[in-house]
Amino acid sequence: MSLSMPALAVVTLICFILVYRFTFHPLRNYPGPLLAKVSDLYGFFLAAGMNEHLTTRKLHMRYGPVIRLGPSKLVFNSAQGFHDIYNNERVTKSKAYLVTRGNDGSFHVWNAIDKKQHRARRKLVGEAVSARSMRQFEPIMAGQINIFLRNILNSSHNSDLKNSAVNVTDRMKMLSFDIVSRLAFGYPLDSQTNRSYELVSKAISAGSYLHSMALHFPPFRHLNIFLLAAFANWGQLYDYHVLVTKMISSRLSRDKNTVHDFYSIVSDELDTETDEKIGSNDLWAEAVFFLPAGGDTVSTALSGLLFYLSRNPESYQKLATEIRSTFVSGADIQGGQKLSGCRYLRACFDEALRMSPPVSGTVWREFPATDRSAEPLIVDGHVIPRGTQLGVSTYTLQHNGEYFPDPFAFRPERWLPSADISEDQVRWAQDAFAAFSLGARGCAGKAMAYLESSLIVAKSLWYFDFERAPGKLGDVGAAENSGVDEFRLYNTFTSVHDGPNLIFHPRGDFCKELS
Ligand code: HEM
Repeated sequence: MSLSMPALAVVTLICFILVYRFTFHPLRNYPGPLLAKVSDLYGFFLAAGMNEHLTTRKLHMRYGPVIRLGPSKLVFNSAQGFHDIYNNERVTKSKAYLVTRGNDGSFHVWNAIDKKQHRARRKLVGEAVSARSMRQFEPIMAGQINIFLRNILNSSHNSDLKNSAVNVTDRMKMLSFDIVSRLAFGYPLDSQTNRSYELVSKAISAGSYLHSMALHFPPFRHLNIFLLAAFANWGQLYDYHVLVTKMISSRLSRDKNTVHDFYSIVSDELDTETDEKIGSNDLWAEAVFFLPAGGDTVSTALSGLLFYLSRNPESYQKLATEIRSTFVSGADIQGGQKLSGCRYLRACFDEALRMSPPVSGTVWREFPATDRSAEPLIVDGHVIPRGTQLGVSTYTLQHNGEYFPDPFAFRPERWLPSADISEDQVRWAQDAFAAFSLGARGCAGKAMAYLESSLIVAKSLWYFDFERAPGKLGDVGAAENSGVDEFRLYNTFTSVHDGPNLIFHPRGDFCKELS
């Protein structure tokens, strides 16, 4: 059978590209899997398998500190590489993020590539999650946390194991989406009381999974996302869009200042003196992004933390003692000096973020082909060709034994200088802490994440003691066959997970305050 001329031309072109990428490409000498050297399809399969973080770590162990994960992609496994890439004016967000924009070209702070556009969006978002805004928002947050605590109290009254065990992933997702929907839209999602969260959480996970594949293999974007969603039985994506429309119209029907939320904070900024014109549709695109950015991430961090605390009794005791000796009542637990002074609490949270980072894979940056500087770009001693996509795999760096001895051990003490751990050692670890990324494109909501998580954990330990559920129920969430007691994450850019199942016991009469 002979090939037609056009087919022959296509086959010749593909062969030419493959040979070029393998033999002549500027990154040809970097080690990595064969398929990754010639095609981004490698990354696509990696993302589709949801184990990007685990596989990237294995590849680093096999090939060394710098690996080629796509024809034009390099991943580094060092703190120096992390800082050289993410804290660098000449490095931009990867243009692969363009595939995550809406079909109408709409974008938000996370996928704004152009620096001017990004600055304007970041300013808006920054106001909503600033310390001042958080002070006003805290009572709303506290109200949702109280519902969470009351639900736990109800579960603790059940006598049968199945109903008394609390699946922390489920509860944290409901809570974090209820909080962030109030910040984004002033909208009472009330998942904790009517379980509508299942729609939000599943739709966001599905969307995030599709994005993670498209980020690795941009042509995937051309498969219509909704067709794909329908094919994969993710009709929730459609229902989710209906819900978002409802949240927006409900917000617009109320006076701007009735509630402290994103709209009340930034609507005065619309089309004003920012160097980029920002319209009301853009504002809603930002608000919608709050849901995955602030909901999915915090719930993963807290599920991980409670998983590790339930398996490390010494850390649990130390943390419980710190909380119970710092505050005088549940109501006393509020944002401020006392809470931020709970150093062991912060160390526990950072340690959970290290071991099970909510964004566990590589967040891609790019050394633009258009860079005109005469200076070479050096990353951890390597001269980087223009047009290269660069990154650090968060999970891999945070399990690098050079920075974190015994990396699979939950050890909050590694974040606190002491007789055993010097300030230099702590600084060394901090330099390799990548959970929030770094630089101009690092997490905008870090302060909110710390406040929200600190309140939830401190209040939970004030009112309750908790332990791992007995038997198989207590195993849910643990990595299987890995030889380590690790909270299992499935990477979908953010993370999918389950458990841990915990039994909560009310402490004395403290819970009376909750009713
Ligand atoms: C433990 C919780 C959190 C973690 C681990 C986390 C992590 C991250 C990471 C790694 C990025 C960079 C992503 C990339 O470059 O593609 C990011 C960006 C971002 N995060 Fe967070 N995040 C958390 C909580 C929050 C919260 C509560 C908010 C507030 C709503 C938030 C808002 C944002 C925004 C707006 C960006 C985009 C920043 C930009 O591109 O300028 N995050 N986050």
